[in-house]
Amino acid sequence: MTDSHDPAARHAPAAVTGPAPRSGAEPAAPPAPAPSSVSRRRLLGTVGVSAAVAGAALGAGGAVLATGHRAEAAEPATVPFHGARQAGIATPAQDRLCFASFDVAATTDRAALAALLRTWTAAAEAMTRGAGVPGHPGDLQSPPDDTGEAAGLTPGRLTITVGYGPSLFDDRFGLKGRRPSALKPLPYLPREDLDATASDGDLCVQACSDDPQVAFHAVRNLRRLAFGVLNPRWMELGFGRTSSTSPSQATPRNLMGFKDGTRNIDTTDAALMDQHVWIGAEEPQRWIRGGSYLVSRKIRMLLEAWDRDSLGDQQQVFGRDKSSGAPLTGRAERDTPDFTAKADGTYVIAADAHIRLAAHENNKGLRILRRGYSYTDGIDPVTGDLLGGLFFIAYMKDPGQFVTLQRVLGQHDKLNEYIEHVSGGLFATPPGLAAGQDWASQLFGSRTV
Ligand SMILES: C=CC1=C(C)c2cc3[nH]c(cc4nc(cc5[nH]c(cc1n2)c(C)c5CCC(=O)O)C(CCC(=O)O)=C4C)c(C)c3C=C
Ligand SMILES: [Fe+2]
Repeated sequence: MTDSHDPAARHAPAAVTGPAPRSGAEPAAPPAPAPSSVSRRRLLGTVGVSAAVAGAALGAGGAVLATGHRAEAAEPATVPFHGARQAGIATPAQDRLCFASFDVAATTDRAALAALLRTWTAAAEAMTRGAGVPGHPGDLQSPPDDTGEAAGLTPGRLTITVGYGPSLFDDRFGLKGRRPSALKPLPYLPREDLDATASDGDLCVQACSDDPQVAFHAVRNLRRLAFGVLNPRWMELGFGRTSSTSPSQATPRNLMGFKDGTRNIDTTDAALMDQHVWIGAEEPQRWIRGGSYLVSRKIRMLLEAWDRDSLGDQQQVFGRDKSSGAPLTGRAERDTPDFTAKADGTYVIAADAHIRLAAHENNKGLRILRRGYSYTDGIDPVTGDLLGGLFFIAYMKDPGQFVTLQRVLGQHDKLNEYIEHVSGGLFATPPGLAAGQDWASQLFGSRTV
């Protein structure tokens, strides 16, 4: 498994061909840092020392990396947790998402938050390599260290990415002086009426995996470790990644049936990533350099209206051919759109087409890395309409990039007739951790308690 601080190394073909499924009966895991006694006590104190559950101790059951068998042809089944960048940003997008936002509980102090972040680091590291949450295996007087539903499953390239919201840097935890300079609540943007209860949060966790159960398991276990320390604020499940983030991936389709991600940033292009995605030396807060900003938007698609629209109009909305994904001025998906082309005196790619308004050529070179997923909330119990759309996630070196784009899209996009922004979030995602480092010392710096 690659454990390099060179971001490029994570894209190199890994020697790992795929881990064996998790098993409670497997030999001991490679050593993972145990939760601190403080956090462990807190965990036991808040969960309760009640459930004497018989059976194997999943917490110690580290997956043993198998050789000679390939879980997936194209991608290794594990993504290294450690490295210069947090995994889950430049990582080729997995098929499934579980995203959760949390607020720090009123009774939590700086020490307790730091202890939890140390515990989370150990748990996230273990889960991404296919092991269970570390703890005290075999302790029949305590709840199991791991909830168990991922036992027997391969990690499916699980990545766990953490982010911090603007509110975390208020006066509660002594973090005011460490706030990343661009981490401020986003301004009101055109046409939006966001649900505050399903927006924002002090911390977020983005878990992505090719297996939905593995992604859910990761968030569930982090949430469980946070009992009494953090309160869940909102959660979103995603399927059918709606952006390709690597040329090795076929472009997926969104719920409107269009290929989505064709002109996304190629995450293997280091120069583009430095220019548009990674926070660089311009940021005074050194600890966040090498990280990124995550903007999320739950965007409902008005699918009943969309499904009644003509094919020609649907294609005008995006400026692309629905079948091939080609721009209306081209023949193949990856042809460069010609925004000057006219037919009968009008633009072939309409003046209000989504790709015209969003294109970097028309926004002073501005680009973002999209990493969204489709979502569904079932049906509206009153109207019977389908509830679903795009859980938009984008990474960028400055949230102003999103604001600039959304100001234009919110006012002029032909797509607006068929969508509504439901909720959103902004989080600073720190750089990756070196082996032995943890999220607490990274966030709090040398003053960690
Ligand atoms: C503020 C940023 C963006 C929001 C919000 C957004 C919503 C949104 N997009 C689609 C579907 C497509 N988007 C496409 C391209 C595209 N979209 C954005 C930005 C936002 N989209 C950008 C920067 C681009 C690239 C533009 C370019 O350079 O050409 C496409 C075309 C294919 C592609 O290149 O990915 C589709 C399709 C939906 C459905 C949606 C909200 C529900
Ligand atoms: Fe878009």
